[in-house]
Amino acid sequence: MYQVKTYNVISPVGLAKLPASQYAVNKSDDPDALIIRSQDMHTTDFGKNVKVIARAGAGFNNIPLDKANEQGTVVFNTPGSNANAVKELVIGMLILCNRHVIDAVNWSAQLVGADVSLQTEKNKNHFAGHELVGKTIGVIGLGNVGSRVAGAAQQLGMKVVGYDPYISVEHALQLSNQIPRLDSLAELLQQSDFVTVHIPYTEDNRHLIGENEIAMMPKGAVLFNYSRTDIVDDAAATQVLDQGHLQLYVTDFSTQAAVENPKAIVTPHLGGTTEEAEINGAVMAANTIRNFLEQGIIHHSVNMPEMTTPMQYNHRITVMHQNVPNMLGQITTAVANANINIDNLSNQSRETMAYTVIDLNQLDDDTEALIKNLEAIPAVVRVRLLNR
Ligand SMILES: NC(=O)C1=CN([C@@H]2O[C@H](COP(=O)(O)OP(=O)(O)OC[C@H]3O[C@@H](n4cnc5c(N)ncnc54)[C@H](O)[C@@H]3O)[C@@H](O)[C@H]2O)C=CC1
Ligand SMILES: O=C(O)CCC(=O)C(=O)O
Repeated sequence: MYQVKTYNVISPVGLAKLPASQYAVNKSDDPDALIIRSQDMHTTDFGKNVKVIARAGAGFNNIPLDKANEQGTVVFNTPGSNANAVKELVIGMLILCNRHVIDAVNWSAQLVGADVSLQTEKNKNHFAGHELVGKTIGVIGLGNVGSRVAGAAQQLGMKVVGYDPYISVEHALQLSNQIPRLDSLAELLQQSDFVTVHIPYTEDNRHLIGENEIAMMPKGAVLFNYSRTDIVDDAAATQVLDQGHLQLYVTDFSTQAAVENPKAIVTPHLGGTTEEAEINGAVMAANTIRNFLEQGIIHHSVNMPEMTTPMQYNHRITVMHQNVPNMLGQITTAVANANINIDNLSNQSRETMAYTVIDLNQLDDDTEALIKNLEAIPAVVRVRLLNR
């Protein structure tokens, strides 16, 4: 029986994908697998028995990959599962903000008396807005979310420009050829009435949009951050709001600087919070965990190499190890010393880590000794034996 522990709200539709005959959910404090969303795993203890962490969602900066690599824990995310949800909220906020709808609704809500209709007609022009058609939006990051936002903005009649020096082939092919990909961030910032950021948080992307970058945007521009705290420097963004250089700063992240500034519009990390996205993420996470725990398959990992060959033999030994010389030689020697024939072997690497999978039709009686010998090889971090 595999033990699974969940953090945050994980859709029951996804958890139902884990058969009760093989999986117990939230019944043990020493789980094999975790399903999480925004839980901060840098400050949450997870033991060596945790073989897999599935992040139902896109961003994985809440998970310490160094620790996961050290103890042989594979980390997955669920790319694209909530991208449509974020796109819809960003487009919704774009329209709401450009028409001053939030202020207007709040104003209407405090009206009293028999003449509310008269008061409305007299004052509604305080909330006169603008249309999006013909305005320029710059989309930073053209992955699952950014490419959808770019496409939807284009359909609204906006002029769209993009910036993503690391765009995947898949997303580059999907992007309309009427959306130019600019060579520099500065070019995008200088020509955009609206800028929206859709990139992961990494050390390199910390404060990608800071004081200097905001100064490059035209006066009266609007900045959206539906990516992560600290990709935009909130202190800089809220300061220029006060000075009037930015018209609006719209963010999904409740930093002190943002919530305390009445001109900032803060949604409470709602981008991926729809029933549909929660189901998509939880289903993908559960299927990923099953494929890994039952067959050793690795697909959509953020720290380990891909290995998608299904289990076709009776037994599979999976060895997670550091990506250093002579590992295959040592691993196959240990199997040969046990007098076992290897039917299929695969070895994949990714940065500092590697994954060797050995498929066998027959094992000898002393399998335990073989597993111990493999575990004893320096640079091996985890060995598992899977049976069909
Ligand atoms: N507010 C929310 O609830 C949600 C927030 N997110 C955030 O949005 C981020 C993006 O999500 P996805 O589009 O699904 O990820 P993705 O991995 O599909 O796309 C990210 C894109 O950013 C690009 N990129 C990375 N660094 C860049 C840089 N310095 N300049 C320009 N482009 C850069 C990459 O090449 C990639 O194409 C996530 O990492 C997460 O932090 C994602 C989903 C929900
Ligand atoms: O799980 C959530 O609601 C957060 C979504 C998110 O930020 C992400 O997928 O990166």
